[in-house]
Amino acid sequence: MNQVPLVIKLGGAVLSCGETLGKLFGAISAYQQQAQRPLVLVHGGGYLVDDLMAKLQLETVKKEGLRVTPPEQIPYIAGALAGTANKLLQGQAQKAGVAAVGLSLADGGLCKVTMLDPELGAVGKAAPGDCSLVSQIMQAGYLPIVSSIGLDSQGQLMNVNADQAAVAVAAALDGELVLLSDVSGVLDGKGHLICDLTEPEAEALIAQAVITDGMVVKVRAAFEAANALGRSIEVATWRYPDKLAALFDGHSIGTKFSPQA
Ligand SMILES: Nc1ncnc2c1ncn2[C@@H]1O[C@H](COP(=O)(O)OP(=O)(O)O)[C@@H](O)[C@H]1O
Ligand SMILES: CC(=O)N[C@@H](CCC(=O)OP(=O)(O)O)C(=O)O
Repeated sequence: MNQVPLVIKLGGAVLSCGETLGKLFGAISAYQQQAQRPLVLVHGGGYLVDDLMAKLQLETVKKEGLRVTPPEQIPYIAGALAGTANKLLQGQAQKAGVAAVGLSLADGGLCKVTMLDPELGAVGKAAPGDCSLVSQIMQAGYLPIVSSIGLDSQGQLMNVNADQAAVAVAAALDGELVLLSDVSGVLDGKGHLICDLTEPEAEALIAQAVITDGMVVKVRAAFEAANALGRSIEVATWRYPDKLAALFDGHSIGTKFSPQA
C-alpha cells in the first residue's frame, strides 16, 4: 500500500465545469477508498478572480503569469480564493461523499509566506512549514482542501500562485505531486502533447513563446518540485476524471517532469 501523501493541485477553471467537478470528486472518493492513501487538494481560482476584477471594474495585470496584487485589492482576491473557490470545492466534495475540510496556507502553519517581489504587491512566496495539522486531518479521514491564500509573519494576507503553493505543500508533506489543469499537459508549437520535458527544453520553449502565461509558472514550479522532492511530477488534465486513478498510481497521462540526474 502506498502511504506517501499525494498532493493534487486543481486549476481554477474546473470551477466552471460543474459536471466534471462532480465526476472528479467521485474519482477522488473511489481512489480514497481503494488506495487508502493520504490525499490533499490544493486549488487555484484565477478565472474567478479575473471575473471579480472585471465586475469591480479593476484592471487585471499579470507579470510572467503572476497576478499583480495591489494591497487594497487583496481582501477581494482572498475572499474569492479562500472563500468562494474553497467553499464551492468543499461543497462539491461533500456532495460526492468526500468528507472535506477547507483550509488556507496559514492553517497550522502549513506554509510560511514572504513577499515575493514588492513590484507585484501582496504576492507571496510559499515555503514548506508544519504539516502536523494537515496530517491529523487526513488521519481523521478528511480531505484537506487548501487555497493558495497565506499570511506573512506580520499577519498580512498574501496571494500565492496556486502551482507554487502546491509545491510548498508537497514539500511540507514530503509527498508526491500532480498538477491538474484545463490542458492535457505542456503542448508543443503544433498543439501536440509533450510527454517528457527537460529543464533546458522547457526554457527554450519559454524563450520561443511556445510556453506562455500561467504555463510558464507551472513548468518552473514542476521542475522546482521534481528537484526538491527527488520525484517525478506530472502536469495533466482534470478533464477526464476516469483517467485519474491511473495517474495517482504513477502512470503518466500528461507531461512528466523528472528530477535532474
Ligand atoms: N505550451 C503550452 N501548453 C499548454 N498550455 C499552455 C501553453 N502555453 C500557455 N498555455 C496556457 O496555460 C494554461 C494553463 O495555465 P493556467 O491558466 O495557469 O492553468 P491552471 O489554472 O489550470 O493552473 C492553458 O489553459 C493554456 O492557455
Ligand atoms: C499570485 C497569483 O498569480 N495568484 C493566483 C492565485 C490563483 C491561481 O493560481 O489560480 P489558478 O491555479 O487557477 O491559475 C491568482 O491570483 O490568480
